[in-house]
This record gives sequence, C-alpha cells and structure tokens, in this order.
Amino acid sequence: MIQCKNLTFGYKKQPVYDNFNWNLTSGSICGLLGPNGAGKTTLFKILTGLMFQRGGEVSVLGHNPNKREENFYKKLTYVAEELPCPNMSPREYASICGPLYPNFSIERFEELCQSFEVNENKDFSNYSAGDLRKAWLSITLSCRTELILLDEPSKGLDINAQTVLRKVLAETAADGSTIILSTHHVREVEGLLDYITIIDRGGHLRLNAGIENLYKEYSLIHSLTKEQIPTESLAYQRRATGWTALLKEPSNSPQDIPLELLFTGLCGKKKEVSNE
Ligand SMILES: Nc1ncnc2c1ncn2[C@@H]1O[C@H](COP(=O)(O)OP(=O)(O)OP(=O)(O)O)[C@@H](O)[C@H]1O
Repeated sequence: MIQCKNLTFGYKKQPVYDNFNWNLTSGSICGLLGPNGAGKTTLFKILTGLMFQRGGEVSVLGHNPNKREENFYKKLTYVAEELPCPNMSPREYASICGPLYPNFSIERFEELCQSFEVNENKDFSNYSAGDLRKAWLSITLSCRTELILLDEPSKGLDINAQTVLRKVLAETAADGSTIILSTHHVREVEGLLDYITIIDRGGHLRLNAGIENLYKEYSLIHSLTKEQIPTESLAYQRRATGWTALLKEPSNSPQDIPLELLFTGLCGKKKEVSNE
C-alpha cells in the first residue's frame, strides 16, 4: 500500500528524513505515532504529493505521488492539521468536490455531520476550531476513498466528539477504507488501531507492526514493587496492583501491550509513564 525506500527530505537547515524506509502492507487503521517534530506532517505531505522528497522512492497505492496523477487523487483524501476555510459552507463544498470521488455519498456526509452534531450549512469561517475539524472530517470520510490520511484528527475535539471520532473511524474502516492517522496523544487511540508505526525525532523508525503481533517482540510483567522493576525494562507504569514493566522480549502467549508504555519505551526521554 505504501513504500518509502531510502526517503531523504529536509527543510532548508533542518534534515527530517535520512534514508527512511517504511512499508505499510496491511492494516485498516494505522497509527502514525511520534513525538512533536518527529516528521509525521512532513511524511503526510510527501505521501500526498504536496512536497517532493530530495532522494529515495515513494509509492502510495501503486502511484508515485510526485506525478500528482488525477487517478491517484481519486483514491486518496487527506485532512491536514491546519485546516482551510473556503468561502462557502461544508454542504456546498461537499456537493461540488464530493462527486470527484467515485464512492462519495452525500447521505454519509449528512450522517457524519449529525453524528458530530455540526451544522453543515454555516460558512466555514464561522466555525470554532473543533467544529471546523468536524466539518472537514465529515466531508473527507464521506468520500470513502481507498486511503484516508488524517493528521492529528482529534486536535481541538471535546471528549464527546473524540468518542464520535473513534466510532466513525471504525465504521469507515469497516466499510473498506484504510486510515492512517497521526498523533502524539497515544491514549486517545488506544484500542482503535490495528497497526502501529512509531517514528522518533530525527525521522527514526522505531516500530512498524500489527497490534496483534506486538506480543511476539514485547512482553509485560505485572504487580511488581518499584525495586523489582528489571533494569533492562523499556518503560514502566504504576497500576492499582503495583508496577507494570515493558520488556523487549517475546511473550509466551498473546498480551495486550499498552500503547503508552510502548511509545514511552521507544521514544520517551524517561522510562516512567506518568498517570496524569
Ligand atoms: N516549513 C518548515 N520549515 C522549516 N522546518 C520545518 C517546516 N515544517 C516543519 N519543520 C521542521 O521539520 C521537523 C518535522 O516537523 P513535522 O511538522 O513534520 O513534525 P510532526 O511530527 O508532525 O510534529 P507535531 O507532532 O508537532 O505536529 C521539525 O523539526 C520542524 O521544526
């Protein structure tokens, strides 16, 4: 679905990717996780053909994004972190641009606006930041493209809207789209993802795996006292029953590895996961 081979990219004085290799072959909701400045937005811009890499090859749905082919853009939609405000309402925008996508459904658009409780007839410029994101998410998800890229989709959403977002993303994936969403708020996507890519600062790929396979490389030990936490553990967290530690060792049987422990273990500056 997506291949980056020796991808190299940098802004003027800021290298971001240096021979970055990434393959995404499966997954219906993939989390692109990484700390601030790791390069998630930059990667989305390269994958969508908005920016060109300096070196290496990128393939998305069998297309070279640099070619910006019409057929490519029928298969892909993208909600950027920074959202535009065209001079019209989301309904007008959806009526004009939606039909460019073969699977667009105006009924689904209306349903999504209802789920998010957003009025689709207001001018874009009159929305609050959260409602603006809900409007763009409703437009984008109703296009039902093969691939949907969402940069920080929960940014500015209140708790209720975050719950709705999780529900509609699961529905969209069940309907056949592959979704890649970026975030550094790992707790918000726990339980939603079936694939996870973690990129650290400097564009280093720390993990690229299906959630169901994590236990083959990582394991947890529970109910420890603080003194019992093994020194080789990657991260640890206080739980009601004592401390839980994450180890880079295969588990004997399937285990649910909490994303926050994994994220801290692979990218954190400290090993302890805060419960705040
Ligand atoms: N237009 C730009 N000009 C120069 N440097 C930039 C520009 N955009 C991003 N950068 C730098 O490139 C690096 C990667 O930025 P990017 O926005 O891709 O990271 P990110 O993982 O999306 O971060 P965040 O989680 O904060 O959104 C950062 O060091 C950032 O400062």
